[in-house]
Amino acid sequence: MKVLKFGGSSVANADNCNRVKEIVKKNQKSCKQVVVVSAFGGVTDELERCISLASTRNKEYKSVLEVLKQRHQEMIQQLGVSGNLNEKINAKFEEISELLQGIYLLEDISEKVRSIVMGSGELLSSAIISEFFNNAGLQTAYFDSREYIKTQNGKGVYLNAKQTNLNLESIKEKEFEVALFPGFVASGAKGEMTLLGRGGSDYTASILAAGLGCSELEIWTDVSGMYTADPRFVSQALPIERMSFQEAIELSHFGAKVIYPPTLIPVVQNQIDVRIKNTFEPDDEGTLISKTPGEVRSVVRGLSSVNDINLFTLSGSGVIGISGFASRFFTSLAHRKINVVLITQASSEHSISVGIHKDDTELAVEALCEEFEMEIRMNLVNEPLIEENLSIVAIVGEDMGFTPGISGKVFSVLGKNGVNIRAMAQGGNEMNLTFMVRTKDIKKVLNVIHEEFFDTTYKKVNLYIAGLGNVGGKLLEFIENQYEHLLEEKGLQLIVRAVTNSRKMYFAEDEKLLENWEEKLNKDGVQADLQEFVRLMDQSNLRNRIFVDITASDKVSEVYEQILNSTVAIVACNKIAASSDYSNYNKIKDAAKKHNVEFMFESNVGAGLPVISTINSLVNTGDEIVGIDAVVSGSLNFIMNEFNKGRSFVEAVKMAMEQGFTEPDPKIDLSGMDVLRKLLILSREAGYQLEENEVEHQPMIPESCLQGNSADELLKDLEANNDYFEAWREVMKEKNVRFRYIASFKDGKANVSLKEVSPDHPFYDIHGKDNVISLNTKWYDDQPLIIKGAGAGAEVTASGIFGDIIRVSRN
Ligand SMILES: NC(=O)C1=CN([C@@H]2O[C@H](COP(=O)(O)OP(=O)(O)OC[C@H]3O[C@@H](n4cnc5c(N)ncnc54)[C@H](O)[C@@H]3O)[C@@H](O)[C@H]2O)C=CC1
Ligand SMILES: N[C@@H](CC=O)C(=O)O
Repeated sequence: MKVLKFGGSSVANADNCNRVKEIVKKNQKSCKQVVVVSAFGGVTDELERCISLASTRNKEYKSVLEVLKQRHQEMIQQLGVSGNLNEKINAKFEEISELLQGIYLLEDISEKVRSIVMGSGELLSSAIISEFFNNAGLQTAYFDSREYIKTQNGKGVYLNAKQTNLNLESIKEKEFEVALFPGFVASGAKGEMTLLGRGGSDYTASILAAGLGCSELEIWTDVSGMYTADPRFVSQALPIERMSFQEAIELSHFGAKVIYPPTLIPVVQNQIDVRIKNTFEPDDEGTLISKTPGEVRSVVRGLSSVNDINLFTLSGSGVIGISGFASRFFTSLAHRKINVVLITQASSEHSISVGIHKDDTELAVEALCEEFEMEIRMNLVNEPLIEENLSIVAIVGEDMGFTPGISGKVFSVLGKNGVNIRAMAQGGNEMNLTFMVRTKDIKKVLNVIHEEFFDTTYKKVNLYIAGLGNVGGKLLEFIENQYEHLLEEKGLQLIVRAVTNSRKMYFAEDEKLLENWEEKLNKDGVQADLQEFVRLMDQSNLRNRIFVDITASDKVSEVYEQILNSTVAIVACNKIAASSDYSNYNKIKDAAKKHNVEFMFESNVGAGLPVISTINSLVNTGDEIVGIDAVVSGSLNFIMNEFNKGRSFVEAVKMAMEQGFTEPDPKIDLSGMDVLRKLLILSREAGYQLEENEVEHQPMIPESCLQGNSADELLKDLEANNDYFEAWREVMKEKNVRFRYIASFKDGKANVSLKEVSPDHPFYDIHGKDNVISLNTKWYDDQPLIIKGAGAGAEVTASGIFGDIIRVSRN
């Protein structure tokens, strides 16, 4: 014999009742079934509304009740079970109507009357469904739960298990295919009707399963089992295949609504397996709750959360080391029947904090102020401090016990995402880690923890991109091309949330891949406003956010600190921040460190080449960079190579511009400023506090060519100075040398200038737009460590940025 319980959604209408009938029929031949039904979906809420309206002398209760009556009559018709049911239904509604009339007149209601009205939904639905089953060829016997399930002292949730089990004995011998019981309702010692608490139909079912000696209890609902997290918050949540009784208890207490917590008491005592099934997807496996959880994929079984919790803190010198303080604290709350959901006390014992449902706030303040009235008056204890709008999150898993690193992971990922933990507690059995966070962070919290612990899910990373030119456009193309690969192979979903250039900005509405960004930006974008962009990014409060700076704008680099302070990571190919004043460079790095988010700028030097990461790795492992020699301008190298092939200097510059090797303002390259910035960045990463004014710097071209305000003016000036550049050709030929614009750093001295290199110099043969970075270090002292390869161009730069994005995403 097994028990099947169908909730309100499973019997909300005639179609659903037909599904229920099919499910029951499927077992018809194999075993006797005990079926427990809830009221038709939404009926109990409406009955409660009637009570509330009537007790405030609002006659609208009559029309609400009338609608309920019609709904039941229609159900009878649709299920084709008229008979004498109509009379029964009318009589029941007549009784409810009279009771409500009494409530209306008295403006008051007794517990007994409330139970009769509220429990009517189950009595009505069970009577109709019992008839419906019989008509469908299921030999159904109707049992009124009130005659069997007994509660103590009129309090619904306190079961008189002994009497109940005794009453149920008689049913074991009865002949039936289906025994049908209304859920939720029971009776007290004097036979008065009582209720088993909201959600109590689950409890009815487990009481019956235990009392009738059933082997299994099935809870049929509208979801395919208990999920790893609330799917309304966590779209990647999945049904949990198996869990232990203890895990189910912990999860259901902390908000997992699929099962009503007291339900588990009788089944745990009697070791009855519980399966949560979906009425609308009956073939889904659902969740099996049993003594042992079986094979597990993750140490964490599930997450749950409860909102509307306030944190109460009582502190003061009078709290320290005073025995009996905690007892008075909790007794005073208990006397007012206030449920404490979380307790924490630091070892200093200076304060004690508890989480309490917000509806109990007033009562709790009253209780504590009354209990500690004298201590508060004598300033030994402060008035209770209340922090509102908090939520409790519980991470549950039996295997969490004695597994190091769980809390480390949780707190680290929350810190990275800017979530402050207000209070925390861990049960002694270590299977439940509970903490309080701001309710506004709850979605983010559940998602980041879910991504951290469930390997069946993928990590969502939210990108905000500034700069959509040559390099930015390429990066977006790469992200689109790699989207599926990263999702499937690396478990990473890169979501472009917003893009901006200097004219327009566009915020995407969904989480899908951003396609046709140019069209969307032009059509639906609004005027660009950097502060607004940053504000909306902050306000989104999404997890795993990265701001990507692909501009050459100082305005953008000025907002880095603000961005990092809101715990958004930064990936930049814009070199301005890292090469600005040393104090600013340091301030930005400190902000990143403080908020535990990354600031990465590998593409600042050598585009996609691993230059900064190599220096970092040498320094971190104890090496010392003693000298740097580098050709780090892809554009200048390209220009000199084209010039050497016989092109005029201005032609070579034009080509470099057309191919996207130069900065948005090519004077930045030709003045040597771009190389100077790169040398500053390299030496700083190597551990030196170098400032711009400490770098000896000779522009590559005459100062007179750098005075114009546009690229066109620059080209005109270069044309006009053609003879100057042609003279280089003569010198190079005569001396058998090449000119390279070289950055060097040694013994604290930094220099960027055009130098002659002979054929035996390692910088003589540098092709196209290549960069060469030669590092002399304590360990690489005979031969320098050399990094060489393409150092400019949209593709390689975008790949460098992309690499940083992936590194940040996987941290
Ligand atoms: N081209 C290359 O080979 C390399 C470039 N870089 C860096 O990449 C960055 C971009 O270079 P390109 O794409 O070639 O330049 P670009 O001129 O093609 O694109 C710059 C983009 O930034 C946008 N922008 C400028 N100011 C802005 C603001 N205040 N707010 C929002 N957007 C703004 C512009 O509208 C444009 O979309 C530069 O910082 C450059 O130093 C770094 C390594 C190599
Ligand atoms: N303009 C730069 C591009 C990369 O930083 C260069 O020429 O190297």
